[in-house]
Amino acid sequence: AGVGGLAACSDDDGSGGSGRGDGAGPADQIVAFHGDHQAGIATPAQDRLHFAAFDIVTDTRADLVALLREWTAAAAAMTSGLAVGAGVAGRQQAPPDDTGEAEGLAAGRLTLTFAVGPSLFTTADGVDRFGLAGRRPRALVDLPPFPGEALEPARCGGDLAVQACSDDPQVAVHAIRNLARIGRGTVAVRWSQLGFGRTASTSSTQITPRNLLGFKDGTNNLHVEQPARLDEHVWVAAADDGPAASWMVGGSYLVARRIRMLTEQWDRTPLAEQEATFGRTKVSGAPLGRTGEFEPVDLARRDADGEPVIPANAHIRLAAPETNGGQALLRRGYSFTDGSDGLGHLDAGLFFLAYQRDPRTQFIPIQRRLAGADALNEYIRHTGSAIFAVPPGVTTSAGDHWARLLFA
Ligand SMILES: C=CC1=C(C)c2cc3[nH]c(cc4nc(cc5[nH]c(cc1n2)c(C)c5CCC(=O)O)C(CCC(=O)O)=C4C)c(C)c3C=C
Ligand SMILES: [Fe+2]
Repeated sequence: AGVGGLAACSDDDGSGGSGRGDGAGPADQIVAFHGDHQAGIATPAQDRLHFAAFDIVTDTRADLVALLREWTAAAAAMTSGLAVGAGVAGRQQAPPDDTGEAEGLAAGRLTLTFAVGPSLFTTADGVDRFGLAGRRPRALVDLPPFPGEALEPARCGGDLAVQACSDDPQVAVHAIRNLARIGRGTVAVRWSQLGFGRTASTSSTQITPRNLLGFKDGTNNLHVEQPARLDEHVWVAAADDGPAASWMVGGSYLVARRIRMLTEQWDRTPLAEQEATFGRTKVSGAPLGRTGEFEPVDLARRDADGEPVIPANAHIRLAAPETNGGQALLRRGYSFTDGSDGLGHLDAGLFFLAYQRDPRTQFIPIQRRLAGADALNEYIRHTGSAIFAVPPGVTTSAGDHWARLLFA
């Protein structure tokens, strides 16, 4: 089966990749790299994440474009279960083309999703670094400050980003490591985040996972089986921005927030208060007052005392489309634990990733509402933040590469 998977993804796409022994795995281990949209967005969420944000360390536009070509070929190879370039074999006198730690491993539905940050277009002091300032989409705004956040600069921003998702953590880490290695001299890793478990379902075929507060997360998410809702809430359409940003049609916008959970406080909180915080039942995931996880949320419902069954400050009330002018997000986050904070507490939480068509009308107003009143705020701190434009997918046409239209 592994050989079959490899044959279907041979070097015809120009990736130049070589096989990883018999480890590429069956075809259902492989998510198509090419397409109208990048994979890793409307793809059933894989179990593991390695996300990396990069600073560009060159001033030369041609070097950057050359890297994007090289990265695209490497990404096409790795997502097909192939090694980069000639792999680990061959030339004894040179370092191998591939670092080798994914040798023999199946692709594990690896997806690599590429994105560009606001600082690619203009530096904080207004410098147009690569002649791209006029092509910055209006929707790619700098995120405003939100009340209560405790952002650490070393976990914020980035000129470029790559989201690697796979069911195998080693495959995801291998992919980011190889891209960083290839980019040496042109880019440097600014920050990266590992995620060990998905906190969202993005397909109706998936069981809803639990976040580190023990609640089912992703019940009311957008799903890959809802193309009309994805068109409405996730994919950038031709009329969304001016001609200068036409390179984004078919793309999306990504907001990443590293959100630490104050688990010690949470673990001392009574169950009824935990459930009131979210507006859902802990075990079943059902909205309060209901029994089934997927029963509709009725925000208008009141109890015998006339009190709202879903409290006024419950997370799902404040985040719901009904409260936010019909706006929704495709959430694709992961749980993380990064050791301890040095004060005897775990540094653990949710690496929140949300895809959307326009952050000005989606993430920003929803987060403003949450930051102002969400009962969950007592138990969380936003410690990292970044926003990115995610270009459309790479086609199979010769010479296409990540963000080609931006540089055309
Ligand atoms: C700005 C957007 C959001 C942030 C930040 C956010 C943080 C966050 N959420 C949870 C856990 C849950 N969120 C749930 C629902 C939910 N959350 C958002 C948005 C943000 N969450 C939305 C849009 C929704 C859907 C609301 C709806 O339509 O009903 C839920 C309930 C289950 C579900 O539907 O997914 C949980 C649980 C945590 C722990 C967290 C920060 C750490
Ligand atoms: Fe949420």
